[in-house]
Amino acid sequence: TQSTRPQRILDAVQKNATRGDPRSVVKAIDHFCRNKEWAMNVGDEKGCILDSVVSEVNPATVLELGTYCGYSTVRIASLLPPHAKLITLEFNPDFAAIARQVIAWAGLEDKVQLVEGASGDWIPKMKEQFGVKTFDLVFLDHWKNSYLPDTKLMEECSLLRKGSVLLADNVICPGAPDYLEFVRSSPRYKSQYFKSHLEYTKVEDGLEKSVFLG
Ligand SMILES: C[C@H](C[C@H]1O[C@@H](n2cnc3c(N)ncnc32)[C@H](O)[C@@H]1O)NC(=O)c1cc(-c2ccc(F)cc2)cc(O)c1O
Ligand SMILES: [Mg+2]
Repeated sequence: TQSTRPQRILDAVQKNATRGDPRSVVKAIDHFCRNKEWAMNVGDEKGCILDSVVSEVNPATVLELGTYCGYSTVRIASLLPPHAKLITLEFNPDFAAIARQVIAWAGLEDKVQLVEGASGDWIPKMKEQFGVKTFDLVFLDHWKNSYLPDTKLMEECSLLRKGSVLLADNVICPGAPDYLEFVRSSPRYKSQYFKSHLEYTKVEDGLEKSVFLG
């Protein structure tokens, strides 16, 4: 049967990365996507910015919207302090199945809870289902036109506290103009743009870091 791109990414990980070594998993995916097939992982250039924000926030609770194959899940989880938790939402079951195996290969299952489903359905259930009070860090990397409604939903569900950090991928390409306008003009956020490039290309893209002021 014809394999899918996520399956070929998993193959590249299982062939080239060392079990239990998250950095080798990240390296194997980046090598595959740079030399064989482009894929929509946050990538190595924006990934370094992601790493620096995760290290600065040192979060106990992280929410990732849009797991895809688990590349950024592995990057984030590998930097978390002990007992910290990352919940990642992915609504495509095929992608979720691949991501579970990528996360397992990295040996990070204990830090990651992958939830199969849509952010809009699960955000309101975070407290009752996972005992989450608030998120210290949210990585937005799902449908770009869901960034804004889901941010408003997280506010409504009191999942953000003074100092919570939102980090959004692709604010230039493919772009999230309504989200950018909102976080840059709202008095309740302190926003900062990190200029970079679309993963594995020379096209401009960037990450927007927005601190919720409460
Ligand atoms: C949206 C995808 C990422 C994943 O998100 C899941 N998803 C969605 N909506 C929800 C939800 N509401 N709840 C849970 N999961 C959800 C989905 O199934 C994908 O697996 N990401 C992108 O489309 C994406 C695209 C590009 C890109 C850039 C230039 C091009 F020419 C072509 C593509 C770059 C990127 O860096 C991306 O991140
Ligand atoms: Mg992205």
